[in-house]
Amino acid sequence: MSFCSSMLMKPERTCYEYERKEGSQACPQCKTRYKRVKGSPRVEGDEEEDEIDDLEHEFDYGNIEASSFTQVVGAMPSGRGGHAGSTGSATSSKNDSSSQGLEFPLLTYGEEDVQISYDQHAIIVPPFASQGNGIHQTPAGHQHLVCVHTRSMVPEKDIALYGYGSIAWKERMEEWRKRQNHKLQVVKHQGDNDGELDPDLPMMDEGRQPLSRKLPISSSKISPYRLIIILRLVVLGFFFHYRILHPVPDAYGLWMTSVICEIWFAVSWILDQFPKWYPIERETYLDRLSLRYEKEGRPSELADVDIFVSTVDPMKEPPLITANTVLSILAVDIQLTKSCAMCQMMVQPCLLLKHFQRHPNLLENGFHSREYDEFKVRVNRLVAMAQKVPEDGWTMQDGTPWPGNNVRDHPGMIQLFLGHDGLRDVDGNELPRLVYVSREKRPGFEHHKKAGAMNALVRVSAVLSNAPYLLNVDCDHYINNSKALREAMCFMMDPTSGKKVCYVQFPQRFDGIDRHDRYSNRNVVFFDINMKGLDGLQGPIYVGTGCVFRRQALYGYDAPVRKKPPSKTWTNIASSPPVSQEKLEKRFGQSPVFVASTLRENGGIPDKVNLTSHLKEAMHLISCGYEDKTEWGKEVGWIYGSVTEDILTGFKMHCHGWRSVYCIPKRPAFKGSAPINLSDRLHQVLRWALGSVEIFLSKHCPIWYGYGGGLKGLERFSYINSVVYPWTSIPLLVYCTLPAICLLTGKFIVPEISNYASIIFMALFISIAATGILEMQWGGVGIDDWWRNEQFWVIGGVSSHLFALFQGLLKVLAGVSTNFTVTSKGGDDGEFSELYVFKWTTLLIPPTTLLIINIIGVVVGIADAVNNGYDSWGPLFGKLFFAIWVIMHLYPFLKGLIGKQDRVPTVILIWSILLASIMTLVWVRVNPFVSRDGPILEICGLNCDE
Ligand SMILES: O=c1ccn([C@@H]2O[C@H](COP(=O)(O)OP(=O)(O)O[C@H]3O[C@H](CO)[C@@H](O)[C@H](O)[C@H]3O)[C@@H](O)[C@H]2O)c(=O)[nH]1
Ligand SMILES: [Mn+2]
Repeated sequence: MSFCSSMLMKPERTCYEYERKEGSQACPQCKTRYKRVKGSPRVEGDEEEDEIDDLEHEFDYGNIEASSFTQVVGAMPSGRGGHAGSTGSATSSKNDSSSQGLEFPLLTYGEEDVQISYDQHAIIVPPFASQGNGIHQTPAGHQHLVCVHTRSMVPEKDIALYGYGSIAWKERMEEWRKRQNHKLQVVKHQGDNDGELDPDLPMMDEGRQPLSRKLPISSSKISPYRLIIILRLVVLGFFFHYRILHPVPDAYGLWMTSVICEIWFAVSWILDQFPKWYPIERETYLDRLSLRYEKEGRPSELADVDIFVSTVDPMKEPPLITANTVLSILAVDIQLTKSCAMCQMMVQPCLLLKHFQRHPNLLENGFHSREYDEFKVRVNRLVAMAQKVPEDGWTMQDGTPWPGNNVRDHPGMIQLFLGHDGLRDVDGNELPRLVYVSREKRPGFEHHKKAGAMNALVRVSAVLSNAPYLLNVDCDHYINNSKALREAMCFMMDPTSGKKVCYVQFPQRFDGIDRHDRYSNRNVVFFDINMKGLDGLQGPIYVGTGCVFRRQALYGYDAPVRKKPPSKTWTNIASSPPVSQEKLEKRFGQSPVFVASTLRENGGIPDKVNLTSHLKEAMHLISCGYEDKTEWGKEVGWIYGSVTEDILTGFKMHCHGWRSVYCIPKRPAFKGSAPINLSDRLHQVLRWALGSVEIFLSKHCPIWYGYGGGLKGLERFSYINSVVYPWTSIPLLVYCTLPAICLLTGKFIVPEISNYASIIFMALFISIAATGILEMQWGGVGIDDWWRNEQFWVIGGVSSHLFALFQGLLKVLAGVSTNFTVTSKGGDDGEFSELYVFKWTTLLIPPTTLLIINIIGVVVGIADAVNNGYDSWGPLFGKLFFAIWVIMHLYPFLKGLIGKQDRVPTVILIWSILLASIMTLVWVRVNPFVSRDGPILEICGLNCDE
């Protein structure tokens, strides 16, 4: 099979077409512009011809050597960690491949085998991909995938997959280069003909230039923005000056309450605003990366990357979705070893599925689609089968019971799937190694949810592959751009600035969200505005997925510093100052092999390692007592203590002086799914806010923690903002009830408005709008996204954030703990049916009540004004405006409540109407805000005499 033609097979056409039409319009690798030269045949046309025969053979691994399947299932004692009793047993069975490829029998469920077959790129993790964390690894230069199984996490089951991918390749690169040069010449030649020479042609001396560049936002956009911020600050000064000096005599309470809320809003605005003062964007040069690290005739010097995938609950996280993510990871490598314009191929498993459902004609002659469909059917059949657990639990192929049957109480499990024992593909390249690892779980041992799973993976990968970089993704977060790892390397491996980079965070992008993104699932404002702002300071916060880490940074070390300011030499992080073995074992736990691995600054494992003994060590590393009395989760690895492990983990690194980088490739690097129905979304936001409250109340609270370290001032602001925002729910809730109260009582939060006051109010309003608009401009965010974000800020604020606050306080003060509610990842049942799914939740009560009282307020207010004639319209205007502002923000919520079928569950209606009427009644009776002199009945605004 010829190399270059393989990039032109059908599946790549879609990618190619994308790149040509919507993408960069150039070959993503060599930057050569695709163009159609007048009079000459289309380049693609030419290529189309030799693609044909390859179509049949692309995934023909018929020549793969027979390989073995190793399975290690060890039972660790439930006692404290330590080697004693480590009885990991290794079984190995030969399984000859058929001419069609390899099939690895894994476990038996009744009659059916769960298997991995490489020929179809199918990976099924037993049983139905639900109970493991996985690992996969191979020696340098190739890709590995490891699964680490961490059962019995909340709520029931839990797995994480971990893969190890190398982005290095050798001979193929050379071949590609040759072809590339040839192509370039052709293009150049054609270019000469019509007088345009592509300026992006790679030049050899480019290999010495920086691998990326900061692109500050143009001053025409940023200067007015900053000016407006300053103006807004000044206006705010005048505003408070007026507000504080002008109480409302007949509604003192109302006035006081509103001013307190406004002060809080101003403070939280400042916390949110100033970290956006220096936004930047970045540009990477993948070709320079290649020129620098993939020198002709020499082995590639690009570093290896370990890839972790976490998944917990097979019901909420369908195995097919996890499998797709793993496929996309495998495809990165396949991509990389086959190179050039194939960057979209990796998308296939996931995208194929979706695209094919929408455009059935694509299915017609796609080799992939048939393969993929079979794969999908197989996975789903397994899932269906696995719904019914046999009476005695699952059994292994040899008839012994599967050790993982009890999700809360089981030994650690590690399974090597692929990529060892000399397994090679037709071209003699090593195949990816796939390992599935499941942490030991025992009752009484805290497993620390995802953070615990990640730490187990960090350790297991350290003894099996020890790549210097790690990528972690959620199970639903597939790789959508095969160059993602290379993008990250442009920062990590940059010779001048790379050493200080602890992680490269990619934005989260999503599939399957309703067109209007009703509940602001995409978080565009956060990912395109706030994060760019942080990137200009000390770097984006870590968001839990789509993030490439430097392994050394996860070990809790301070960032290196330049030895002398202009010098190019850096302090050696791991071994300076030299630390004793004891100290290291206190920090990292009792594993000499692991400790030794941490000292290898460039990663990798010693050449001659005994796989079996390392697997035994890995079993020890995933035992549930291993972390006792160590720094894991405190100073090392993913940090424990909050359901939003991500914020804490990134925060600790920034405190150690590291910088992170935000990378937004044109083609999204990763894509995930988000809950699109209201209740799931509110629960997700609840969990995030709960995590923030936990951090706020912990020793890691960024208001107090980490002074004198490496954390920069404005970066701290942003972390403070990310943990205090749930508190804003209280003033927000109060503020949203005010308009209703005002309308019902006829009082207002401001005294009769003077001209001066109205000018200030207008100015404030305009400055708020202007900052928003200018922000949208430099961030490239549309007004609709911005507005959804504003709306959801209010909706989430008065529901999820509020509940999170109470739950968090309960948890910290009274020890009442809450579970991590995993977000359901819908299959692709299309048509956003999920959007209309309605699940009753207490979270819905406050916003529903707010809606009702404000609507009542508006009705009462207008009725009153109609009764009282023209004069009463003037004062009413402010109140109406205020109430409508609230209703407008809650509008998507109202839509969600009503749903598609126009039915609001009666429970909610009854509760809310009850609450609203009680409040209204109580209001009329005991009105604390209104002075008692006036006749009470007048207050309600209705003319009761008639
Ligand atoms: O006990 C648990 C709970 C979750 N997970 C995994 O964590 C990931 C995220 O869970 P999900 O329910 O999808 O939460 P989201 O709110 O969608 O996730 C965002 O927020 C989380 C923090 O709350 C981060 O961990 C995620 O990376 C980030 O995408 C998934 O892969 C899960 O399998 C575990 O491994 N163990
Ligand atoms: Mn998710």
